[in-house]
Amino acid sequence: MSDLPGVVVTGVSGRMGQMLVRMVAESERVHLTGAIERPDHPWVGRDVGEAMGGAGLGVTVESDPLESFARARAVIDFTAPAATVEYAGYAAQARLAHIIGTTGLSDTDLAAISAAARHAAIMRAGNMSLGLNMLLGVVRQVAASLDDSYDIEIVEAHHRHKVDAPSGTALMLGEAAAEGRGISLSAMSDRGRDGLTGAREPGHIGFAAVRGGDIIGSHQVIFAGDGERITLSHDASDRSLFARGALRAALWAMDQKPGEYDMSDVLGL
Ligand SMILES: NC(=O)C1=CN([C@@H]2O[C@H](COP(=O)(O)OP(=O)(O)OC[C@H]3O[C@@H](n4cnc5c(N)ncnc54)[C@H](OP(=O)(O)O)[C@@H]3O)[C@@H](O)[C@H]2O)C=CC1
Ligand SMILES: O=C(O)C1=N[C@H](C(=O)O)C[C@H](O)C1
Repeated sequence: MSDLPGVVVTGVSGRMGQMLVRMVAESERVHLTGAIERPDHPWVGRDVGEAMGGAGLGVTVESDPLESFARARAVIDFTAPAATVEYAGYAAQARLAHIIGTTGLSDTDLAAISAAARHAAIMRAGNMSLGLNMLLGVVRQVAASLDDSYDIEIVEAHHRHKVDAPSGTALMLGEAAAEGRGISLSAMSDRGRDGLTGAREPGHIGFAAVRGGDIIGSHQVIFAGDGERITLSHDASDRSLFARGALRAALWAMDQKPGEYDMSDVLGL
């Protein structure tokens, strides 16, 4: 039995789930106490390390989140919107920190997460890398300095398996640009142009998504003016980047009061 704070990982068979299991299990600051998958998943009942094709980690994959959450201080969750909303409810019941990396959440999902945050510290970010979160400040500043004769376009590229668009990161970059400009992103965004679209709406923020191969995550914010173009970009070349950020967030959130937080709170930006 370890004295280190317990961390549960959800969606352990997923790309991020497996990365997180490895990182939490290897950490000298936390202890892997739970591994969650959906009830009908073939990994349930197996040792999570063995299910991942490696050595046993002494943690069995479970399907009952509440039982597992009750033994931990934080849950790290990179799954899908329906699962994340359910886990937020359980985190509120168990009063543990919930680190949400899941993207593609609807306004209804976000309202449910806000309700859960009355009882649990919930840290949510569409991108947990240090570099990207620092870039948000730069985007905000450039958008504030340029008038709307500079068109803002956000281009993101991800692997062929990604199911949501625009990416969570693209939306964070769009929010940062909109804040800088002093506009509402929801009222002023162009998402998905096709056909006879007409000329670009002045002042709008455009989004474009590329999907293919094994691209981990690439984002560009383009400020296109007359005679010049400024491009700010971020490229992820290893998923462990996101897992490291999530683990750092878990350690931070364990000691926070219930409420909603983002990576700028964790990183003190
Ligand atoms: N914030 C960040 O820094 C990052 C965020 N992400 C986001 O994390 C999420 C996961 O990405 P990734 O790991 O690539 O995706 P995967 O599809 O590889 O993994 C998703 C995992 O969630 C499980 N899951 C899906 N739906 C449910 C459900 N309803 N109930 C229980 N479990 C469920 C899946 O199980 P099953 O296989 O049985 O469906 C799987 O284990 C995405 O939203 C992605 O955008 C990714 C990287 C970085
Ligand atoms: O699905 C992914 O893979 C990623 N999702 C996040 C997003 O939607 O921005 C973060 C990262 O780009 C990888």
